[in-house]
Amino acid sequence: MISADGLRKTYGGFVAVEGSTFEVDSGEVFGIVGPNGAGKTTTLKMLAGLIEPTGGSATVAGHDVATTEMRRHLGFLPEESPLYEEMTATSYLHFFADLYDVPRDVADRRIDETLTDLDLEHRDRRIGDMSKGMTRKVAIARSLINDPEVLIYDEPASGLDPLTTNYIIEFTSDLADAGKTILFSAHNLFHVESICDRVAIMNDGAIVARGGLEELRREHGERRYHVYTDVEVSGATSEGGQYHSVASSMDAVEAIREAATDRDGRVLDIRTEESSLEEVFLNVAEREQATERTREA
Ligand SMILES: Nc1ncnc2c1ncn2[C@@H]1O[C@H](COP(=O)(O)OP(=O)(O)OP(=O)(O)O)[C@@H](O)[C@H]1O
Repeated sequence: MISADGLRKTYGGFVAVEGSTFEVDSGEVFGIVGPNGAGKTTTLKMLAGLIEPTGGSATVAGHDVATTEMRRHLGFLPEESPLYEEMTATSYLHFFADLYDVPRDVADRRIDETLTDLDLEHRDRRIGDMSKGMTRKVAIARSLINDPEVLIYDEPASGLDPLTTNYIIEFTSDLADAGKTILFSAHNLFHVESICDRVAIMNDGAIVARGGLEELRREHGERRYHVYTDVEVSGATSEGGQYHSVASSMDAVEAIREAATDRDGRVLDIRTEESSLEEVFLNVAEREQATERTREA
């Protein structure tokens, strides 16, 4: 549904995005994460047809991103949403509905349903007098006005209070359940982890790791085993009448089991803990920095 093939953007001699290649399948939620300046916004804007790539190509819903036809299939939410401050939410959304030639009765229904789903109160308040969370909801409603199959959201919930943030993340997740294809960037890795099927990690303009969360964890993360025994073994801590050891491999778990048996004890429970996306991200970032240092040396 979204296809980027060697997308590249340079500003003078500076490479903002270096050969980004990835596909987002129909109905998938794909997250792009990376530190400030990694090239996330530039990538999303190229896909939304707002920045012309220096190289490579991309399609959205089968249409080249440079075409106006592509825009009929896309809802784009920019990182900052400059809205017309003098308009009310309803008049602003009607204005965009007209731009997309949405029939009046369809627009009325869609605006009402979307604002209800987004729990937006004070629809007839001037946008300029709305809170940040409310204007973000209006911007999200705008991205849905043409009922697009594909949504590209740049940091949909950044800078909002925790309650509004959760609301927007859940709303985005519901859009995915309703069959939309979603590509979004985020700083908060917990959000990415909670709703994405696949993730790309960007650093210095390049995608440095990508895949399903399980795949990324396997390749760049660690698995830890929490082993609980009824006798003390070396390195264990006492917890509520049991002894807790942490092992990083099944061999280490086996060694704990043997140590417990040697003391006439046994393993009571084993719990597996996977790396969070944050740990995966930090591992990849550290590896990248180490590679850069080697390159510079
Ligand atoms: N118009 C421009 N002219 C020159 N450099 C630019 C321009 N737009 C972006 N850049 C640079 O390109 C790099 C990538 O920027 P981009 O906004 O895509 O990063 P990002 O990953 O979205 O960062 P953030 O998380 O802070 O939003 C940055 O170094 C930025 O300064």
